[in-house]
Amino acid sequence: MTATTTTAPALRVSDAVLDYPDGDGALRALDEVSLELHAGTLTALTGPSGSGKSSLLAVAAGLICPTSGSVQVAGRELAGLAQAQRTRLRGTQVAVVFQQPNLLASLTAREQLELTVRLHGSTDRAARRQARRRAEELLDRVGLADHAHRRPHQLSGGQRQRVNIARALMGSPALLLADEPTAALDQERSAQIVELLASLTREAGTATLMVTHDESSLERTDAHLRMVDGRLSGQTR
Ligand SMILES: Nc1ncnc2c1ncn2[C@@H]1O[C@H](COP(=O)(O)OP(=O)(O)OP(=O)(O)O)[C@@H](O)[C@H]1O
Repeated sequence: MTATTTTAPALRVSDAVLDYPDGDGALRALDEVSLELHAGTLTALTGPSGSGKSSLLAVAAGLICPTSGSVQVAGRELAGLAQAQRTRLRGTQVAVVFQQPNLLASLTAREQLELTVRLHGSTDRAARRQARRRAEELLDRVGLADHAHRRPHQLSGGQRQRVNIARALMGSPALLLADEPTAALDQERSAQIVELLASLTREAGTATLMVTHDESSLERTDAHLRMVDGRLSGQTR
């Protein structure tokens, strides 16, 4: 008999509905949304303004509970977790990258990465040494080995976004959510960042969901989901 092992998807959303209170009624931002994201795949999420893309990211990150339906991250049902457990799962399994890298002005690129480990409570010397090694490896991987000592104001917009992405991967998250990570960049820098996200996603075995308005980035992704009026349609390449 052959044993088969099945790995849970990094993200499984099933029939998620999200209603925001709106006057006396409700505004339906997500309407029966279902999707699965698997390790090592980069998925683009496109759609008109107000169609529900950021709402889906917030639900996937466990920042908002859907009105109904289910959200599982790395096989764990978010609704079944106590607040503290959900915060821990978010801290270890989910990373979010926004359009504007929210780097701390006073820290060097390497310190921005190292800080994530301390924020998760590891303060002993061995953990700090390991964090430094991982930070150096990741900065090298995103092409910034020579810029590790620079502070945000000494980096270009594209370089700051590279630091942001490297920082997001410090904890080897199962799920990386990127909300328009290239919107503040020109065409060439955008293409480089999407290329980097695609290769890091594969190397790190992370599942990445990237909101984008940039049609040219779609050719570098494994799948393309489109949101219209809170409903999802999509295809996998
Ligand atoms: N906190 C909120 N309270 C009430 N309604 C909200 C809230 N956040 C978003 N909405 C509404 O939910 C719908 C979906 O918004 P969402 O931000 O998810 O869209 P989006 O596709 O990310 O838009 P954009 O591309 O402009 O960022 C919109 O009609 C929006 O006005």
